[in-house]
Amino acid sequence: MTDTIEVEGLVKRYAGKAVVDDVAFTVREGEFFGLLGPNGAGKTTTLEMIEGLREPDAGTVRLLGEAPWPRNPALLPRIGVQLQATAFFDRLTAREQLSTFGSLYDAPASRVDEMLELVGLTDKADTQAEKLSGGQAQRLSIACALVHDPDVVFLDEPTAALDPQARRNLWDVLREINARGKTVVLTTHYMDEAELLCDRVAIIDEGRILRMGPPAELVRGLDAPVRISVERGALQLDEARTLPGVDEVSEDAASVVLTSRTPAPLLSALADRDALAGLQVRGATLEDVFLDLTGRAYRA
Ligand SMILES: Nc1ncnc2c1ncn2[C@@H]1O[C@H](COP(=O)(O)OP(=O)(O)OP(=O)(O)O)[C@@H](O)[C@H]1O
Repeated sequence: MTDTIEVEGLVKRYAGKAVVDDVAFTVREGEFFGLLGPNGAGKTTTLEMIEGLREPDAGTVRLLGEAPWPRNPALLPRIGVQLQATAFFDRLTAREQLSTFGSLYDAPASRVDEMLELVGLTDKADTQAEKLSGGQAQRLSIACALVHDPDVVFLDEPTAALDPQARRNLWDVLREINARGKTVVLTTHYMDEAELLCDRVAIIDEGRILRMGPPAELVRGLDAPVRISVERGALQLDEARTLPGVDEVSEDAASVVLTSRTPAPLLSALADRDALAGLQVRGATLEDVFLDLTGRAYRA
């Protein structure tokens, strides 16, 4: 696979302070890549330097083999950009917004209906943009970023401020976009979202990339224990402590909780005792990775 984005030694300073501090990564063609970090970590600034919207103070960016800064018109038809604050044209319907964006790039008219369908807005085609719900407006702005059929799509916190159901709907749309072969770069402060969607994530904090890799690999690298819980009463505490692979045993009102770094023999022993009622198994998450890297709990 070829590299769609190459970033090296990227720096942006405001008032002498580096808000993006020596950032380097590559994104491969067709990859779903996430920049993950708390508010103010430098995600948007990094993204905008890659998109050619802000000038870096140092470092290099290659996007589809070209330099995005100074403004590079050759890149515009090949990239789709969804900014954090969405602006639509006044009083145009969803369909009209899309055809207006599409006409800037000579996109065929058939793309408009195709994009409405992709983001699930076919039945809102004739609704004015300002009358759409938050989630529908986000989906329309993603459709606008895609209407000219770009190779790379940049999405800046597309699910911020959406309710849980709208976020899930949007995740399906984002997966579908990537499945159609687009390279997707997403910023998010939601750990679960990054874990679910991204092939690889860069965890960024105070302008620096702390760790990068596939979410599952980052989590596995932690060597954190697995928490296994079963219904209270399924197992006596004394017996639980004797099971193979158990590190700790505790109990709350509803469950017996066992932690283990070698869960396979423990699960098998629970099965032998017919003590699997209400079974839940929880591994570490990216939040634990963040805690491990920074020493502080993750607050989006
Ligand atoms: N034009 C600017 N002038 C001065 N400071 C800025 C400017 N743009 C961003 N910053 C600062 O740079 C830091 C990084 O901002 P950035 O928007 O890149 O963070 P982020 O990770 O995208 O956060 P969020 O999730 O809140 O958008 C913040 O401290 C912000 O206040």
